[in-house]
Amino acid sequence: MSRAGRVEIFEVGPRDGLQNESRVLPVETRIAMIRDLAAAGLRTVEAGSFVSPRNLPQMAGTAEVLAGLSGLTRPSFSGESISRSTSDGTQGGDLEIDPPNPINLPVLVPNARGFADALAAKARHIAVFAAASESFSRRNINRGIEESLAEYRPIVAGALAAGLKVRGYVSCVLGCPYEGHVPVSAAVSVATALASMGCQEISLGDTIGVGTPDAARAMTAAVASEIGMQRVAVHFHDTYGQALANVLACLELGVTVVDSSVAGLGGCPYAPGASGNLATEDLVYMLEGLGVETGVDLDRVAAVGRTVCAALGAAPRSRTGQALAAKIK
Ligand SMILES: CC(C)(COP(=O)([O-])OP(=O)([O-])OC[C@H]1O[C@@H](n2cnc3c(N)ncnc32)[C@H](O)[C@@H]1OP(=O)([O-])[O-])[C@@H](O)C(=O)NCCC(=O)NCCSC(=O)C[C@@](C)(O)CC(=O)[O-]
Repeated sequence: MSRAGRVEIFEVGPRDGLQNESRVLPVETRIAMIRDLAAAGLRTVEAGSFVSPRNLPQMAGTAEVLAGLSGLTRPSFSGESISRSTSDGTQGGDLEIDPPNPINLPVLVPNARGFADALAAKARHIAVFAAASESFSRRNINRGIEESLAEYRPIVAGALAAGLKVRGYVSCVLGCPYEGHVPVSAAVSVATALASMGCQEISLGDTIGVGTPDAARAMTAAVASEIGMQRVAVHFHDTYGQALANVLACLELGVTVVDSSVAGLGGCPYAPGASGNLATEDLVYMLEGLGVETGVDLDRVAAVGRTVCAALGAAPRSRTGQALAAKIK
C-alpha cells in the first residue's frame, strides 16, 4: 500500500487539547478558537464533550459552544472533496462533505445521558470512546470494556438512525498507564466491536504516547485487516517524541485520517504522565514536505496555536509552531 495524496486532519484541540489544562477557557474563547481553526482550513474540529462537568470542568458548556457555531462554514479550497466510502461495502465510511463546506463538529458522548444532551444541542457528529485496557476504561468512564460497549450499542444505533456521523475511539492501543503492555488483539477486538455496531470511523489512540513505528504499524495493520483501512484514523500522543514517526509509518500503510491538536496541547486526565497530542502544526509541516495535501494553512493554524497558548498561559509544544513564532519576532 502506498501513501495517499491527501490526508484529512481531525483537529482535537478544542476537546483533547483543553480537557487536561488547569485553566478553564470560557465558552466564547472556545468558540473563537474553533472558528479560527476552521478559517485555517480544518474541516473537522472536535468541539467538546458531554461528560460530567464535575470530572471535566474544562468541557462544561459544550452545548453553548455548539450553539455559538451553528451554521459555521469555511472557505473552500479547490479539488479537496474526499470520499470515504468503504471498498468492502460495509456500512458507514462515508464522511463526504457537501458544499458549501460545513464544518464537522464532533462531540464526545460517554453514555445515554451524554447522547441525549448532544441531540438536544443539535450535534451532527458524535464520538463514543472505549479502551483496549480494562483498567483505563474503568478509570476513564467508570465502566469495564464490555459494559461500555454494551452501553454504546444503542447510542450508536440511535445516532445513525438520526442521521448523525459516528466515530469510535479506542484508547491505550499501544500501552496503558495502569497495565503496561496491551496486546494487539485487545485493540483489534475493541475496534472491531465498535465498527460492527456501526461506527463509521475508528480512531486508534496511543493515549500515553509509548508506541514506536514498528509497533504502531503492526497494530494499525491488524485493525485494518478486520475493519478496512478506509475506516481507520490514528491518534498519537507525543509523550516520547514518537508521534510523527508513528504517523509516517501508518501513512505508508494507507491511513488517510490523522488526529492532531493545535500547539500540541492535550492529554487525558486519566492517563497520568501523558503529555500533549501530536501538534497540528508539526503534522501539516511534515505532510507539506511530503507533498501530501491537507487544505490547512500552516501560518494560520500556527497563529491559532499562539492565541490559545496565551489564553491558557501555556507554553506552545509544537516545534514547528516555535520555529514560525521565532521568525515573526
Ligand atoms: C462517563 C462518566 C459520566 C460516568 O460517570 P459515573 O460516575 O459512572 O456516572 P453516573 O451515571 O454514576 O453519574 C454520576 C454523576 O455524573 C452525572 N453524569 C453522568 N453522565 C453524565 C453526562 N454525560 N454529562 C453530565 N453529567 C453526567 C450524573 O448526573 C451524576 O451526577 P450527580 O447526581 O452526582 O450530580 C464520567 O466517568 C465522566 O464524565 N468521565 C470523563 C471521561 C472523559 O471525558 N475522559 C476524557 C476523554 S477520553 C480521552 O481523552 C482519550 C481520547 C478519546 O482522546 C483518545 C486517546 O488519546 O486515547
